[in-house]
Amino acid sequence: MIRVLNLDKYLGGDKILDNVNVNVEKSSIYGLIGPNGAGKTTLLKNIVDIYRPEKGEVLVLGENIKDNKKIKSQLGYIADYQYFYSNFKVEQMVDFYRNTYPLWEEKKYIKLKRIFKLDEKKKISSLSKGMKTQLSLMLNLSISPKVLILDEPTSGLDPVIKRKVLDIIIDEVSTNETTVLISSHHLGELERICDHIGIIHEGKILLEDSIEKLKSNVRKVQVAFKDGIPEDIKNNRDILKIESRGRVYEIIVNDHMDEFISQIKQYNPILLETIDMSLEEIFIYKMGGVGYVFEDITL
Ligand SMILES: Nc1ncnc2c1ncn2[C@@H]1O[C@H](COP(=O)(O)OP(=O)(O)OP(=O)(O)O)[C@@H](O)[C@H]1O
Repeated sequence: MIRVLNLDKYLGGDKILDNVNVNVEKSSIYGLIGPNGAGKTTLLKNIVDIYRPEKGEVLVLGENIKDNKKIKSQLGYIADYQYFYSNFKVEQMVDFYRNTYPLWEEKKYIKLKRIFKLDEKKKISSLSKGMKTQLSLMLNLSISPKVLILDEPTSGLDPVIKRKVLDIIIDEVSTNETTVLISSHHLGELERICDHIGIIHEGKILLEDSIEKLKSNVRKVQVAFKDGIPEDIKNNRDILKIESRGRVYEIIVNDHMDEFISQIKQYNPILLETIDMSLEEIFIYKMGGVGYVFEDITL
């Protein structure tokens, strides 16, 4: 449904995206995560044809997005910052979308209006940041998008609206088979709604996987041995991090979990427990694995 193929993008003379490949399946919710400045917004702007790649291409609903009006009419995009005609009132902006998008659904708009409670008579310039995001969500959901691209859609929303928005996105996927690509730093939210995750770092896709697989591959193991930890366990190449508290070792393992557990069992551990990790923890350890670490600093 969304395919980014071998894409390079330069901005201000710098290579911002480097041979990026992304694959988002139909009716799935794909979370794009990465550190500040990794290239998330740049990638999303390439997908919606605001930016043109120097190399590679973007296919949406099976077609190249470049100048493709038909596909764009089925594409909803919530940008990181909302740019509207500031002199417009909310109702004028709604009219603009109503008359521009052939798949506009009035019933859906009325339903969303009840949820978001925006005053249609208000000038857009007088709306708060969160209210502008709400307006953008309302407009882009009312066009019955087949594909929805969301760039940090919940930043600036209050907790009640935030939860509502996430529920609406899930509902959109299950009732309309919408394909969703969402970039966010709120990994707890993504963990709740996404089925796939892509990590981008310094303009390159580091990994792309289902949350289920990611969570079963990267796990925490607590282990203790009577006579200290054997060397070949300590040196296992799949270990992302190892820490000890007395005799108990806490080990973050990146892959080949079953083999690692069998290896541990050969040494008759006195404690062996595997613990699930949150997406946020997984992200931090994965980023540590590619050298993106923070120092402990006391100010
Ligand atoms: N118009 C521009 N001209 C030059 N460089 C740019 C421009 N826009 C973005 N960049 C650079 O491209 C890189 C990626 O920026 P981008 O906004 O895509 O990152 P991001 O992953 O969305 O970051 P964040 O999580 O902080 O929003 C950054 O180094 C940024 O400085």
